[in-house]
Amino acid sequence: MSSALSLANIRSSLIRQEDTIIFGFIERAQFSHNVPVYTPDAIPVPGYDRCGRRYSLLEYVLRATEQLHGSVRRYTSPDEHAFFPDDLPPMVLPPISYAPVLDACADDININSKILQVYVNDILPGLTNPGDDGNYGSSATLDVPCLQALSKRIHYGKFVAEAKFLAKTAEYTELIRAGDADGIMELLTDREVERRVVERVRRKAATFGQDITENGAPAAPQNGEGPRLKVCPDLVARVYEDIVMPLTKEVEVIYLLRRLDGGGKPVGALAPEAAAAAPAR
Ligand SMILES: O=C(O)C(=O)C[C@]1(C(=O)O)C=C[C@@H](O)C=C1
Repeated sequence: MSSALSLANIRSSLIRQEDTIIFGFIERAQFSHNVPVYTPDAIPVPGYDRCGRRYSLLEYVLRATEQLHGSVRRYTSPDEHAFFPDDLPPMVLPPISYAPVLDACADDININSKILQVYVNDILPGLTNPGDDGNYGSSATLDVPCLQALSKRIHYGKFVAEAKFLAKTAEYTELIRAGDADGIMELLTDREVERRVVERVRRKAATFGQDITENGAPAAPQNGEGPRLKVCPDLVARVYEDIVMPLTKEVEVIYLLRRLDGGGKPVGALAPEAAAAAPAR
């Protein structure tokens, strides 16, 4: 339990999750924006009219994916959050009981509707080439891993927040009791770490996005320009700076504001990856 809540171990998991997010972006960027995928009713799915609400093809694919993953208990894990949490299927595997780590308030925190909206409106238009190449199914199925990786990373804020609370319990308790969200935000913010995150993801995107020749060298630049990259490093840096870290901090603040509601007794569960050994960053 103590290693699960070591800030170094949690940060190490966040670093590894960067790779998942960047590779997800690289995969999705192969296809055009394909706006109809995100427009409710633009691509009708027979039999998919749920409670009179209009759904996009992406929502259909996302919900169907969660039906399968939920059946093998993906969403019983404390570091996984469904986009359709009210629609989860019966499980075919028995539930796992996780060691308690988070406060019980964690169970009710899920900002996936906001993550979905931001992904569709603010990330996809910069990530993809404009236009329509007709690859609707491929686009939607590649959006799903991007959304799942972003959701996991952002909700990891719960573990970061618990670690920070345990390290500075008196300071956080005073701010929580005063309902001082701005004060909590200031106390949990580490600007130097944020600067390093942004620079690292920019470099990772520039490295992972290159074509490598059989000699191991990056493919020659075309027309005297720099190497053609599969995803724009500045875009990835901006997504982290303007979206991923602010939303992670939002989760941290929500969690901390509720942290004392149940008397502070930890009854949540363990983030499996956070228990791994971690280099400092
Ligand atoms: O590493 C931390 O201390 C975190 O709280 C995580 C994180 C991030 O999202 O990467 C968020 C807030 C901090 O200012 C720095 C980094």
